[in-house]
Amino acid sequence: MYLRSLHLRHFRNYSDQGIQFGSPKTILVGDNAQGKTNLLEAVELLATLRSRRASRDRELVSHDSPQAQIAATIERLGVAHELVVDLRSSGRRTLKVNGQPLRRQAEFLGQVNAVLFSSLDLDLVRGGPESRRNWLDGVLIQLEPIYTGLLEHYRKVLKQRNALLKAQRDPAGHSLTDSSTEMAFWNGELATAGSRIMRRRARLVQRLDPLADHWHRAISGGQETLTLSYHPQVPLPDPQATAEVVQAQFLQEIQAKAAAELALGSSLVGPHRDDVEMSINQTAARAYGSQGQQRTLVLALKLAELQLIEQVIGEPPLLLLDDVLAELDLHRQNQLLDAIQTRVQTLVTTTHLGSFDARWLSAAQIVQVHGGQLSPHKAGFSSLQQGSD
Ligand SMILES: Nc1ncnc2c1ncn2[C@@H]1O[C@H](COP(=O)(O)OP(=O)(O)OP(=O)(O)O)[C@@H](O)[C@H]1O
Repeated sequence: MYLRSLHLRHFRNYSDQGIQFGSPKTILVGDNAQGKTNLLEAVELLATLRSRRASRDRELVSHDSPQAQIAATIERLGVAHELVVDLRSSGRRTLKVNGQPLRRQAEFLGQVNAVLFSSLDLDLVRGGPESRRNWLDGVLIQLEPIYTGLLEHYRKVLKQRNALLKAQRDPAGHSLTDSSTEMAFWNGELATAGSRIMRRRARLVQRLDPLADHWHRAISGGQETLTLSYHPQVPLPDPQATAEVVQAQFLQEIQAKAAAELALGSSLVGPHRDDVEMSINQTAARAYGSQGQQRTLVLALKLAELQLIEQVIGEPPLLLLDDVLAELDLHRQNQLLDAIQTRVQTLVTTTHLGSFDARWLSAAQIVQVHGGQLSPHKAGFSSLQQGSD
C-alpha cells in the first residue's frame, strides 16, 4: 500500500497541515518537540486506531479545539481510497472511507497497515510483559481486524469477573454460595473469550519466530540465534490446539488458582497476564543483551513483523521509524535498507541528517518540521500543501 497524502487538522500541535508523499522514503527532520512523532502517531492511528502514547483522544486533540481530524489518501492494489478519522475530546470517533461513515472499527482497520519502530520498542526487550502483549495485539489487529472486538469483549468480561471476585471478598457483598453460579458463568465467558486471544497470539508467535530468527542472524553476521516463545498463564499443548482443548485447560487453571484469586480479588488466569520470551543464543535477551544486541533484536522483530504483514496482506505495510535510524550503525542501516529497498514506503524522523547513510538521503523527500508546520527542507525536494478547508 502507498500513503499518498495526509492532512491533519487540530491534531496535537498541527492546526492545519497537509503533506503529499512523493517518494517511497520521507525524512521528517526537526528539533525536539516540533511535531515529528505526532505525524507518525497520526499514521499509526490510521493503521490500528490506537496510539501507544495516548490513552484518551483528549490528548490527541489540540488543546484549543474540541475536535481533530486525520484525513489521508491511500492506494491499495492500485485503487485510491479516502480515509477520515474525526477525533473528539469527548472520546467519540467518526470513521469514514470514501465519504461513507462506518459503524464498526473493524471495517476501518485493515485499510492502512504499518509497522512502527520507535525508541519505545526497546521496552520489548527491557520492559514488562505488557509491552510485549501490546506488540502482539497491534500486529494481530492489522492481520485480522475483528481481533479488536475480541480484545474489547475480553476486557469487559475480565472487568465483570474481577468485580465479582472483589464482591466475594467483601463481607457486605455477595456471599460465596449466592455468586457461585454467577462465577461459573463468568469463568466460562473468560475461558471462551480468553482462548480466542491466546490461540491467535500463540499462532502469531509461532509464525514470527523463524522470521525474526532469520533477520537476527543476518544482522548479527550469523553469530546469534533468536528464539521467541509464547508464555501464556494456561499451559497450551501446542499453538494449533483446538478452541475446546484451550478452553478446558483454561477452566482447569482457574480451578487451580481459585483460592489465590479470591484472596487477591482479581483474575490470575488469562491472556491479560501473557508474556513472550525472547532469547539470544538460548539466554534470556533481557539478561544477556548489550544495548547493541537489544537494538539488533528489536530491528529483527520489526522486520519479521513487516514480512509477516506483507505475506498475509499481499502488499508491504508502511514502515514508520521514529528517531531510531540514526541510532543504528551504518551496517544495520544498510541491512534495513536492503530489506525494504524501494518496495516499502518509509517515513523516518530525525533531529539531524548527519548520521544518515548517503543511500538513505539520496532518494528521500526531506521535510522540515517546526512548531507543527511542515516545509520543504533545503537539502531535499518535497511537495507540501498548506491546509485549506
Ligand atoms: N494535544 C496537543 N495540543 C497541542 N500541542 C500538543 C498536543 N500534544 C502534544 N503537543 C505538542 O507537540 C509537541 C511534541 O511533538 P512530538 O512528540 O511530535 O515531538 P518530536 O518532534 O517528535 O520531538 P522529539 O524528537 O523530542 O521526539 C510538543 O510541543 C507538545 O507540546
